[in-house]
Amino acid sequence: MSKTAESVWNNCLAFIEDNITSQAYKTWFEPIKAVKLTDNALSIQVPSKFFYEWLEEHYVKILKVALTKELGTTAKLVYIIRMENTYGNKQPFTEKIPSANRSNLQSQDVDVPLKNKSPELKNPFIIPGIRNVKIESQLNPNYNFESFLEGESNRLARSAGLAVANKPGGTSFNPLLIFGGVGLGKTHLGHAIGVDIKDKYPEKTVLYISAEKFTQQYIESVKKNNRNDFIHFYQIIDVLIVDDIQLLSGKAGTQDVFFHIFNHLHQNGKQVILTSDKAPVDMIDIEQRLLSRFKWGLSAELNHPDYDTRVAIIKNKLYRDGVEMPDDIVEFLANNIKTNIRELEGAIISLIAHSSFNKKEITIDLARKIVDNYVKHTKREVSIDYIQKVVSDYFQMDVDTLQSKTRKRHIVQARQLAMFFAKKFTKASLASIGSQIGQRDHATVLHACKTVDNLSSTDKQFRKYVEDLSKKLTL
Ligand SMILES: Nc1ncnc2c1ncn2[C@@H]1O[C@H](COP(=O)(O)OP(=O)(O)OP(=O)(O)O)[C@@H](O)[C@H]1O
Repeated sequence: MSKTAESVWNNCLAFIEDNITSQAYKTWFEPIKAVKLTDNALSIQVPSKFFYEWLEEHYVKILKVALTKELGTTAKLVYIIRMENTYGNKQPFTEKIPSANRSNLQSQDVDVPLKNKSPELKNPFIIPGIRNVKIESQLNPNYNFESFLEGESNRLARSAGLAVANKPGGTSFNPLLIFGGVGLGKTHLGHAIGVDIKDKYPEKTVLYISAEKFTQQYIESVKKNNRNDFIHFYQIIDVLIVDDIQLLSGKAGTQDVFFHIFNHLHQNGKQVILTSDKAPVDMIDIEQRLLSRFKWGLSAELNHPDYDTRVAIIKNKLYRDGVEMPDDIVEFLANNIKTNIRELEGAIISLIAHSSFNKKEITIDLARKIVDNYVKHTKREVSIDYIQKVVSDYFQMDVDTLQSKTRKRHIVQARQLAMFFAKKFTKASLASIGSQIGQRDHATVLHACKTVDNLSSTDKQFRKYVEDLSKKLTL
């Protein structure tokens, strides 16, 4: 049997599916179509330029292996990027730079079909007209992609959000469910998708609503006997963003009505974006038929941001607020508030407020107080990088010097102290500490810990170093 684009691609897919996670496969390979096979070149169609860039960045190796297996070493891969000539889609969005100074989003005019018997839709978002209703998107223009910093923790969700914004209703990410712990940016990302869609497709009707408000409106509509108007209102939306969908838990009536709205939107190629504080599997008291719909598209998790992302978020916030803060304080905050971006922002605001009300400089002591007073429950854990930084700063050297091979006494002592504190304050093994502090082995770390113990009981000056550093690292 001769090879066709489809047969070659199907074989490649089988190989790829075996070698990557099922979520990655579903996200990045299922939407691809094989288009043609000429000579040894397979052309595949991808939904967007972003998609192509992602594949090139993350999956080029596996694609190459799969294709070489099928077509030999001269195999070539050609991407065809589908661009539709509709408004906002003329430019690949990866090149689009959102304006920093957004004005508030405009109301959206929606023509309600004449068959609608009740033009006056009783919904708080609607100012009834004769045939035309205005729907406020309820989007916050400040929650946009530009202000939503990218990091390892949010890369998949952010990228999927961008893909959805580029082609609402036209990707396999429908619904797009963004889930994650408290204060990790679910609401921000939900808004950002909506804001970007309004930028690219101003004619689309976008609505952001919290599940709580949705429930209240539904209850109200039942009381006032206009449940159908309520349903009809939501069915004319092009992009529906429902925040905190887990709050529908245990509310059978609201779940039922949402189920009908969801089905209608989905069947009509409209985009649904949901956020939740848990993954679908962990949602309780949500009907099975609704849960299974949540799983139709893509569930993308927002994880705790890593250190670099936390620093970037703090710096970005300071920059936007026009405030300067010394780097060591930024690092201190990033090191001490790890699990909630809202708390991180709260601490920055408190710090700025304290310092300006009391006309005090922003100091590390003030930062410590704020962290203690405002984010008491934050678990403190110092990293080996942070320990090396604090020790190097204390001895006025840089981290490279601390890690160097030199035998100069004061540098050796600094290195030994860093190893000692890494052992004391982290859960890392001796071997891991050694490899992170200048590529030493575990025996060197053990020796360092013993030396620090001995010197602290015999040398007064050295004991002072240990006490000072201990204070700096634990406060
Ligand atoms: N990646 C990010 N870059 C910049 N700011 C972020 C990022 N993620 C979250 N934030 C900020 O953190 C704060 C909390 O985010 P948000 O309210 O979206 O969290 P959430 O996950 O919806 O929280 P909750 O679980 O309480 O509903 C917001 O001010 C948001 O702008």
